[in-house]
Amino acid sequence: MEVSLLIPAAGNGERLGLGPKAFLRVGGRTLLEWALRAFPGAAEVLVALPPGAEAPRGLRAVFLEGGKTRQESVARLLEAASLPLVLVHDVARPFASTLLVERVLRAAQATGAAAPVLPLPDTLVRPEGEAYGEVVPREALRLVQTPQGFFTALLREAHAYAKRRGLTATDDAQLVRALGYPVALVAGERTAFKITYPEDLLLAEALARVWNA
Ligand SMILES: Nc1ccn([C@@H]2O[C@H](COP(=O)(O)OP(=O)(O)OP(=O)(O)O)[C@@H](O)[C@H]2O)c(=O)n1
Ligand SMILES: C[C@](O)(CO)[C@H](O)COP(=O)(O)O
Repeated sequence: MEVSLLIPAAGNGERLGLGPKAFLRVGGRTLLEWALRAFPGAAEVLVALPPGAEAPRGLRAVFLEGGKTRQESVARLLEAASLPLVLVHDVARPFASTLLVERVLRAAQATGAAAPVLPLPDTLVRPEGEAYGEVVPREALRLVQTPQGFFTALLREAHAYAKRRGLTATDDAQLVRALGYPVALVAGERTAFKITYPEDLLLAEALARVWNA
């Protein structure tokens, strides 16, 4: 795969409360090791770690110091990328499948920018103070996942544009869209969920048993 894989892994995992997620072990592997398993063919792997973190040994990756935000961490990784296509994937999503990666990659190669999304399974409401408020139609909404794929030059331009304008974003697709470039949507997968809260670890341990089997 002639693609640079960028793994922002420099977060502190504050909502989880167990330190940086890259080093957290689930089913005998770190989340970083799990995240890398979905991209066996990536020609280049760049990982942003929290400042001062020791780079793990034995992994085929180049480690950089991340920034204060995910956006900054990705911007640093992008500077170091040397291939024309990049995949950006959260270390916090250890169970993306190779099928999902291939879907995103194909769409990114064809269009320049692609992101996986899922429909919402629950009712959505805008609370009125402490009370149940207006229901937001969920049919029109999607949950956004990673990996997201881009032409490297396009994502660099989007990050530079955001920096000039002072835009902040929680993912890369929205920066590309802010630049005025369309981002293709592909089907995400529920198992590529983001480990964010302590309860998510229970599901992660269960999935690790299946993935390890
Ligand atoms: N300064 C930062 C902040 C986040 N990330 C990465 O962005 C992804 C999504 O972030 P999140 O799930 O929010 O992880 P944390 O920032 O670690 O969690 P929290 O927000 O609870 O602190 C993670 O892979 C995280 O490591 C990063 O590279 N650099
Ligand atoms: C990139 C992301 O995982 C897409 O859903 C998400 O935006 C990361 O958000 P976080 O608040 O940094 O966890």
